[in-house]
Amino acid sequence: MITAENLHKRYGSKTAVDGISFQLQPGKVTGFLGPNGSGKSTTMRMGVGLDKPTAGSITIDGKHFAQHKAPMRTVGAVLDAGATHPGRTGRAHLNVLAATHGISRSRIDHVIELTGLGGVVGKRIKGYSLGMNQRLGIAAALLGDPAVLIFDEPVNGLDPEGVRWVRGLAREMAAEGRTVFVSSHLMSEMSQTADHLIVLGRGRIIADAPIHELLDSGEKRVLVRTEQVAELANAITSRGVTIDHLDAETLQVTGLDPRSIGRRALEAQVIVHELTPQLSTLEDQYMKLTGDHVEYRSGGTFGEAPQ
Ligand SMILES: Nc1ncnc2c1ncn2[C@@H]1O[C@H](COP(=O)(O)OP(=O)(O)OP(=O)(O)O)[C@@H](O)[C@H]1O
Repeated sequence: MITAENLHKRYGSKTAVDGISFQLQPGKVTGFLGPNGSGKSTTMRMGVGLDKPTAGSITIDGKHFAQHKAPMRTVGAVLDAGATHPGRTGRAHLNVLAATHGISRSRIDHVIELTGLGGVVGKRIKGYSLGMNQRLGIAAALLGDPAVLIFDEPVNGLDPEGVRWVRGLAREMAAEGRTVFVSSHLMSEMSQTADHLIVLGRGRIIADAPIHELLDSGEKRVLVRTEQVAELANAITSRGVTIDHLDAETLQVTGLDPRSIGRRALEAQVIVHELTPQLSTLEDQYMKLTGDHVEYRSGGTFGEAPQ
C-alpha cells in the first residue's frame, strides 16, 4: 500500500507537488494521470526515495522507502528506463541487481522469460531499442517479486505490441494482489488499464475516484433525430437545457433525460426517429477536469495513444 500525506515538493520557487494525499489499494491498478509537468514523476520519485519531500510524506506499507530492509523486495519501480550501464549485457545488469538482494538465478530466469527478453539478454544494453530497455527496466522492477509496483509512463515509445504487453502485465500484477501505480498523460491509455484514477493538475489532486465513477459523473447528453427540429427545440427549450444543432435533422441535448424529451415531443406532436443517450467518454472528463490545470498548452488537445 502506498500512502501520501500532505506531500509537497518545491524546486526553488517552483512548486512541483502541492500538498497531495492519497492511499492506493492493493489488487488494483491505480492510474496517475495528469498533463505534462503536473507532478507525477516527482511524486513517484519521492515514493522511492529519489527525491526528498519539502513537507509531508509518502510511505510504502507504512514505512519510507529507505526504511525497508530489502527495498527491491518491497517496491519495484520503473522510473527511468535509461538508468543502466550501456556496456553491460541485460543479464549482467539483472545479475548485479539480484546480487544486492540475494535473489536467485531461477528468479532472474523467470523475469527474463516474463518480460520476453530471452533473445536479447546476452547482448549489450547499448544496442537495445527503447522497447527492450523498457522491458529490461520492468524485469529489474520485478526481480524482488515486490508487492508494490510503480511504473512512470511505461508505454512511452513502445510499439502497439509492447503497449498491449505492459497493459496486460499491469492488470496481471494487480490480479495477483499487488498494488500497481502507473502514470500517464494519456487518458485513453489509462481507460484501458486502470481500475482507479488519481488525476493531478499543477501539483494538486483534482480527482481521486474509481474509473466508473468518473464516467458516471459526466454530463449526460442525448442525441435526437427528427425532421421537425425547430418544433422539437421549441418544445424542450427550458432553463438548464442546452440544444446543439448538429445537422438539419439532429440535435444534441444536454440537461434533459431521454424520457422527458420523448414526453415533450409527444405533447408537441413531433415525430422522433432516434433518441440516444450519449456516454461521456473518459477523454471528455479528463479534458474538463484538467482544463484549468495545464502548465504547457499547445494548440491541440491531449492526443490519443500512439497506436
Ligand atoms: N529537478 C527539478 N528541478 C526543477 N524543477 C523540476 C525538477 N523536476 C521537476 N521539476 C518541475 O516540476 C514540475 C513537475 O514535474 P514532473 O516531472 O513531476 O511532472 P510530470 O507530471 O511527471 O510531467 P511529465 O509527464 O512531463 O513527465 C514541472 O514544472 C517540472 O518542470
